[in-house]
Amino acid sequence: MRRVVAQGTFDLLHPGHLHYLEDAKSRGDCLDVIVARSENVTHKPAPVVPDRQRREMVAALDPVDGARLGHVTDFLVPIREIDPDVIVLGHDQHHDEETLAGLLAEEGIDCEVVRASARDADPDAELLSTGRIIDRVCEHRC
Ligand SMILES: Cc1cc2nc3c(=O)[nH]c(=O)nc-3n(C[C@H](O)[C@H](O)[C@H](O)COP(=O)(O)O)c2cc1C
Ligand SMILES: Nc1ncnc2c1ncn2[C@@H]1O[C@H](COP(=O)(O)OP(=O)(O)OP(=O)(O)O)[C@@H](O)[C@H]1O
Repeated sequence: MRRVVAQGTFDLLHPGHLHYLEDAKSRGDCLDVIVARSENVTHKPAPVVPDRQRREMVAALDPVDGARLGHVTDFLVPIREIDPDVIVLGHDQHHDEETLAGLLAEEGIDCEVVRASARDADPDAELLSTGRIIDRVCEHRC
């Protein structure tokens, strides 16, 4: 049983999220997703959808075997609990593969770190970004 971890904010769900989670699942047999707590989303605007609701929607997606909210302060806690064989970073996530792999090795966690592919959008037909969906809502409804 090869255990895979994916993680992210997953605010307003879209097919780019599904692509990432399907790619992550294809790297192993069992996919656990760590959903970022809103207080830890500091690199972009805070999510609109509450933490528990984001977790529930991610858990309902077909490739996902389990979804949990992340730890408030120590990101290694869920990783130790899940004990994954591989962590799959999203194609545009700001985390650096080598830095994360080095940190895991220092902590004695034997886990590979790989990067997922992107789903390229047809700009006229798809909105594959939570930020772009919010911009579109503001343009059309505000
Ligand atoms: C290995 C790993 C473990 C993480 N664990 C947590 C966690 O325990 N709690 C949490 O709130 N966020 C956790 N995160 C998510 C970060 O908080 C960050 O917000 C997230 O990577 C945002 O991704 P996004 O910009 O793709 O939405 C983790 C990220 C990584 C790469
Ligand atoms: N078009 C896409 N193709 C592949 N993966 C994607 C795509 N969009 C998002 N993801 C992945 O889904 C995960 C969660 O993404 P996140 O919650 O940051 O959504 P987002 O739509 O990229 O948000 P924002 O627009 O606010 O930057 C990340 O790992 C990200 O790389």
